[in-house]
Amino acid sequence: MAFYSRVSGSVGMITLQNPPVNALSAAVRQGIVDTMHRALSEPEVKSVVICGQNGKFCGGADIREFGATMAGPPLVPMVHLIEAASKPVVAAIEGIALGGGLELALSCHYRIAHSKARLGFPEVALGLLPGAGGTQRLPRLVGVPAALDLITTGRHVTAAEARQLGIVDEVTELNAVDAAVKFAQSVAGKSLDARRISTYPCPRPPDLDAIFERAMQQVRRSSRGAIAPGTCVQAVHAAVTLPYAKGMERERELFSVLFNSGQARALQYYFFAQRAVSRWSTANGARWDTSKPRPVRKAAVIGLGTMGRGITVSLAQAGFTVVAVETQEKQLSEAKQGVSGMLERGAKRRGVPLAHDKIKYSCSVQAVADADLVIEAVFEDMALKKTVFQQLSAICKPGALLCTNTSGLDIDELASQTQSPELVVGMHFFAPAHVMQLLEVVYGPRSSPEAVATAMQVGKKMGKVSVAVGNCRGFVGNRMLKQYLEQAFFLLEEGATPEQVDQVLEEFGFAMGVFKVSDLSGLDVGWKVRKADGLVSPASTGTSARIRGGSRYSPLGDLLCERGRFGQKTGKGWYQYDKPGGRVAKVDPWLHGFLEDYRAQHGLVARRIDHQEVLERCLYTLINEGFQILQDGIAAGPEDIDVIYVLGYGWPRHRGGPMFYASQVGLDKVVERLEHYQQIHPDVPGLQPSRLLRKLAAINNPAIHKWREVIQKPRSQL
Ligand SMILES: CCCCCCCCCCCCC/C=C/C(=O)SCCNC(=O)CCNC(=O)[C@H](O)C(C)(C)COP(=O)(O)OP(=O)(O)OC[C@H]1O[C@@H](n2cnc3c(N)ncnc32)[C@H](O)[C@@H]1OP(=O)(O)O
Repeated sequence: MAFYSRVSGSVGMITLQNPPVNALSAAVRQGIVDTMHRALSEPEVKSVVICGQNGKFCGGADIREFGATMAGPPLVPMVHLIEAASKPVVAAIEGIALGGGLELALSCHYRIAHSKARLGFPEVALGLLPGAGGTQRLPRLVGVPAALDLITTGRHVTAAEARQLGIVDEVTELNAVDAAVKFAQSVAGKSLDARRISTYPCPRPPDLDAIFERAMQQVRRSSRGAIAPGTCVQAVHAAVTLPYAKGMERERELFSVLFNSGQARALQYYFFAQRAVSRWSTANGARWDTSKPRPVRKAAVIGLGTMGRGITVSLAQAGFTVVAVETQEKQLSEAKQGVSGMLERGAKRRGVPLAHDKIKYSCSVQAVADADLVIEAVFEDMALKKTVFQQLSAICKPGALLCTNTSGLDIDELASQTQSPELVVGMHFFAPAHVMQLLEVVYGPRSSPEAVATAMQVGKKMGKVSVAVGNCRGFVGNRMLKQYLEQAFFLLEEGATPEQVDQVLEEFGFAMGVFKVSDLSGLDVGWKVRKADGLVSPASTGTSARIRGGSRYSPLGDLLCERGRFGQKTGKGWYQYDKPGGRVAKVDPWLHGFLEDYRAQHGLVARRIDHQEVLERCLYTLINEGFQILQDGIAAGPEDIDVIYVLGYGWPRHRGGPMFYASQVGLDKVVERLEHYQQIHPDVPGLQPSRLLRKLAAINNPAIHKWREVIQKPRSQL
């Protein structure tokens, strides 16, 4: 709602009241319309201030209403009512003015912002455009290039930048509402003719066509199939080429296309999914709201390779005191230099003070003795990690949380090396650890709720989106990835090429196809894991080389590694590069010959594989494993999996994540296609639809937010 009060006798004050962000729900819109009429009808009121309760102006349209039938007064007539008012209306912007909130502010005649406020049009991230006049008013106010930048990227600007751009009239360090009231008094009775943005002519720079062409190219490059950014450009184009009223019609038309699109639904689902993962629960009944994190002031990192350095930087930037340990002098000195460079670049980019003094380096593991939390980041080798955990258990102070940065090793096995297994959790960071937003917090059967809560909170302070997952080989992300990779290898055996598979996945929206990613991260990484799992047998010929444990296996990756083709770092992998470390993947005729020889050797006849088959086999097996993970209680809900895949594995955000995508395709269709492929490839267990997938498909494809009701909770182990 919005409530009305009178301040200093002559100022009508409208306060938006809809915690936590004063979103423009039907009740708030109704409140604004009613109170505006009241303010305009009271003769004593000479000017009006609109503000938000609890230091937040407005977070925009209420996204939760988008899924339901729209009720209440629409936004567009509401902003027209404000702009057309005969008394000056001043927006007092504290905290945030985002989306519809900024559109509301732009309909006011003046805007006063607090210096800490952030303003922006983030609709594009929800698959929409600023559809309450934002695409028509902003270019009239700040010019076309700046409007295109803000609307197509969705970036938030500070009050200072907003002042510079001309979005706000004044910035104050003091109370913005008080400042707005004073301002409102000072402009009472003044003409509003020059204050209604919709009446401004839209500036037409001479190189207009080139500006729009560049903007389109830019969004095509960065949007990877998302339709909203390009549609935003079209809407701004209408502001320049059409009179205001016609431009508004065009904005509405374009908004309607986006609003009804599957991409908008996916992006809005993802918005809430990313927030839902913080309300974590574990298979044995621990929960975010009943588990108290321990205070962590001092953290330690053991092992300063690439991951350890990224984690150290991230901890220091988050304000933790860090002890960084590398036992080899030479590596320690290299790591110091590496970390300093990363901190300097980070400080420059983000305009924050350097965090060098937060870090103490040491060659001795003893230095971690008084840390509240230790993150082990040594090589991915169980024996080595076990030794480190035995040492930590002896050295660390009682109650210290012991974490391992592993991408898939057994947390419980490591916990069993310590005297306090309840204090052991996994913290699976993604490379580069100081950049990537995702953190899998892995709990073992013995991890205490307090330990999980502490790791989740430390992750949050590091700026990560932390997702709590159970302990199993590969956790959530890498366990699902295994199926995806396996299908990609099988497709090569059957006649596809790496570039064909990659093209299909890139057209789907992945930034890079599976083989390009494999070349980037190094083929040797998976080879080591397969060796440790006893899958890489000595070279042999015949069918047996393609079977492990009774199931189909493709040794293609192993064979490339045996030839020293580790990907970009060696200049050759699934593609060729101009030199070791080269970045530009080129089709490699050698690899095509190698695949032909391989097929001939194993009696495989290449066939034409179409786009649909590549997509279905790679994605549906990955999704199927996701259902298995839900069934096993490793992830608490589909949102956890989707957030992991979008933030950690480059799943296109506008497709919501693999589980949301499955819900859109239709679970019955996913089952039907998996069964189809399973009949052809009965030796591939990953094609067997999981029980949970079948169950959900059989009850008529329920909406994704209903899945949790069907997922059987495993027996409590607490
Ligand atoms: C059929 C055809 C129809 C055609 C019709 C045409 C005409 C229609 C015209 C309509 C035009 C509408 C145009 C306007 C669109 C919009 O305004 S879309 C919304 C734009 N705003 C945003 O995208 C802001 C989103 N929010 C955030 O970025 C952040 O939440 C924040 C505001 C910066 C605060 O961040 P933080 O402090 O970190 O808190 P969070 O945890 O993120 O959020 C706290 C809770 O608040 C919920 N929430 C936030 N914003 C909204 C919102 N806008 N609506 C609803 N709920 C919101 C958030 O979900 C959190 O709650 P939980 O999920 O319960 O944790």
